[in-house]
Amino acid sequence: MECEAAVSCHDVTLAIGGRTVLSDVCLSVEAGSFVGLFGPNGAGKTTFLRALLGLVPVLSGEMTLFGASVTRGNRGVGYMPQSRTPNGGMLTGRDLLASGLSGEKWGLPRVSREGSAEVEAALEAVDAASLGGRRLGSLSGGERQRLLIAQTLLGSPRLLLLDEPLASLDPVRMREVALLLREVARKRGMTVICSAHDISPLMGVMDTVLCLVRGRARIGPVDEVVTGPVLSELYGAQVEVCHAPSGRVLVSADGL
Ligand SMILES: Nc1ncnc2c1ncn2[C@@H]1O[C@H](COP(=O)(O)OP(=O)(O)OP(=O)(O)O)[C@@H](O)[C@H]1O
Repeated sequence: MECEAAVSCHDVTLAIGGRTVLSDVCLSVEAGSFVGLFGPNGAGKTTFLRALLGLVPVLSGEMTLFGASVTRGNRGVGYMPQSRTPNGGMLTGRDLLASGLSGEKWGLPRVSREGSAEVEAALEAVDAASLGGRRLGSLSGGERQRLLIAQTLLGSPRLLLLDEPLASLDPVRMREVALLLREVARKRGMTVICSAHDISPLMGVMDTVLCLVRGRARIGPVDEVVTGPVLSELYGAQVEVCHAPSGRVLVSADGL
């Protein structure tokens, strides 16, 4: 792992619509780590990710990525927004990725030879070469999710920000996509921050947990944060962490 912090926040306060969402957050994300980002609805997970993209201003404090100030349009950062359902029409998976390269929104994108090679490499990275020629409308939710992940890999980012990439997937696909993300991140040496509501599919995938609750942040290794007492305190509700005989860890609570 690199020594430099991928993300560093010193006393960061974020506000949106005139309302403070996060206050005086101090945290450091080690480069090369896989961070699971959790918190109740409205806790500020999307706001935090968008601040890392430079889309939400930092009200006070300092936020840096790999030691540099946050800037908009940073090619070193890949982003998959929440609930992004590609409206495919006649477009194929390959067209979807190509549009990410060229920034085109309508029509068939024109891509250079280098761009095509990058698209193929991204498709192969998520084992989706066979999906590239299929129309988006004919793909399952899990297959589309794979293509969206491939799209975030364009430009070979060092940091991947994924906003609920497992949402709307069945439990088997959730796990499959989570394991795929870990594999791709390891192979490419990327730092990943992945928000989710369900902790269980990310067990064994993430090495760090970042919880945002009531305007505050708590970050730590999985075995320190994913415990019944710590999660119960964070969520203000009874949370159980069960260790199955298979070694799997299941987290359950009302509303979690
Ligand atoms: N554009 C906006 N204008 C005003 N308030 C906003 C705006 N966007 C978000 N908020 C508010 O900021 C708070 C944090 O929202 P955010 O979307 O970051 O939460 P979240 O943790 O991602 O939630 P969820 O788990 O429901 O997706 C919420 O109270 C939300 O209503």
